[in-house]
Amino acid sequence: MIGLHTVAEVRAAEAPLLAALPEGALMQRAATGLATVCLRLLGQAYGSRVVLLVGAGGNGGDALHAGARLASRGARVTAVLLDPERAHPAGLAAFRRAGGRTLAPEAAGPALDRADLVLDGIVGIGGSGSLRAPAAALVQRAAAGPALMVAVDVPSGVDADTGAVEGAAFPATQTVTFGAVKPGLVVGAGRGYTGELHLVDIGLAEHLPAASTSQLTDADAAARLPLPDADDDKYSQGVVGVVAGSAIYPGAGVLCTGAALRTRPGLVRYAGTAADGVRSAWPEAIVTDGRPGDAGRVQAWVVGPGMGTDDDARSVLAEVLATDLPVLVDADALTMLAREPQLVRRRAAPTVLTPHEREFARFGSEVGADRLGAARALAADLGAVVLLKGEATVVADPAGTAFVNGTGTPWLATAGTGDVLSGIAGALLAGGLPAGEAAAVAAHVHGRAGQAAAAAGPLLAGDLVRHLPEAISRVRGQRPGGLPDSGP
Ligand SMILES: NC(=O)C1=CN([C@@H]2O[C@H](COP(=O)(O)OP(=O)(O)OC[C@H]3O[C@@H](n4cnc5c(N)ncnc54)[C@H](O)[C@@H]3O)[C@@H](O)[C@H]2O)[C@@H](O)CC1
Ligand SMILES: [K+]
Repeated sequence: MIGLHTVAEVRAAEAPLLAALPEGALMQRAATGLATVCLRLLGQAYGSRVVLLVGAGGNGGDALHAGARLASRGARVTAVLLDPERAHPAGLAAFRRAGGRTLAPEAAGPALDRADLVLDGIVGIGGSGSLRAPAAALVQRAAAGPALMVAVDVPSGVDADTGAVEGAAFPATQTVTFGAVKPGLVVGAGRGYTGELHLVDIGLAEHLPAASTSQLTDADAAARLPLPDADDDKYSQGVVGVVAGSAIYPGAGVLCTGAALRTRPGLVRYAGTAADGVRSAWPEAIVTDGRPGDAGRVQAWVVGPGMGTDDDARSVLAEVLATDLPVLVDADALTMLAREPQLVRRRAAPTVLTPHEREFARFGSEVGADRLGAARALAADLGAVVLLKGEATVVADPAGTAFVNGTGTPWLATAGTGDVLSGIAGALLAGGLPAGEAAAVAAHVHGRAGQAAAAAGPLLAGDLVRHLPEAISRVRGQRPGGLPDSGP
């Protein structure tokens, strides 16, 4: 698991190291890692043109020390000092000793226009608010040029904790971050400014607390996707019940049931008015056109996609939520639930809600720029797991544990993909995964299926269902069609 650490956690972890190490040692570690990444990107330092954008704090110090290293390797390095009186003294001295030259912001345009690499040391974890005027103009000029755009620690203008971007921010092709990945690099608007992420170890790990926010890797997801063993039968893998779609619009029922089948083909039961459509699409499912209570025993329910919001739908939702089973609530069922949130508040069994931004807002507050904070707040308020879809899907549980999803493709923003996500998550809930993990693993696998489907061009939601077995194999580290290593 990749732990995501807040600015406060990073600062607290730095404190004992700063006290124990000689002055400047931590910054030297950061600058060495930063220069190493820059050298690799440049291919050849000698003769290359590098421009540093240098703010008044430690972030500028990192850029100056790294710039000194590049200059000593033969690069032509220019530092644009945004606040010359306050530029990091030791960094500036090292930079000048190495032969670097400085420029005032007003004179920096031509150098930015022909730079090979621009290093953003304007502001790091000490930043607040949007970029100030001269910095914003320089960032804009650099972005219009041909240079590789490398952010130091955090792209300036991005809130390291939340990913919020209020105004201009540095659009990095690469971000070299120190000690720990900050949430703002992988969530919300910030994710779009980070580019490729490099983590430099400066020795913080043993001082960091256990992360309350994480990102799953393929290995983490695979560990939560158990393979059936010889003792399993169709019931022991978990039976999921699906209530989705309608007689006129059976599509949501077909997609949701298909995704559940393809995730854990133990047993999927369907109950609802799309019964005919589901039966003909998926003969493997056990289908009734009756109520959830007529479907037979299940270990978890998925309720909502395309089911409508009329009185019948409302009573079906209430019936499912009155069970003592895990329930995933999506789409139309979220709309109904937002009118009667007590239906979820009084549940003892786990509930997972999977809103997009508009559905989220129906529960009383907008998502806003802090997506993790918003998901955590709603999860705590309702006592349910909240999976908030969008710019990096986030999952939060009522106790405050959260996940930021790292997989996916913009092609997933198309009709029906949410129904597929619900089917995957429902199958994992029925298999017994804790609700927060089921939601996080589902988002991970869904994103991988999207990537696999998008490789063949624009994707439809049905393509996701077809690519699920391949995506799950890849998450497990197997080649498509390959068999797991059966051991000695
Ligand atoms: N403390 C240390 O020894 C270490 C610090 N490190 C670096 O130092 C950074 C933190 O340094 P600081 O605490 O000095 O803070 P920063 O350098 O991140 O930012 C503080 C400066 O930025 C200015 N600023 C704040 N918001 C701004 C905005 N919106 N627009 C323009 N300027 C703005 C402030 O006036 C202040 O001068 C880290 O991000 C990292 O890059 C690393 O070298 C690791 C070790
Ligand atoms: K920066």
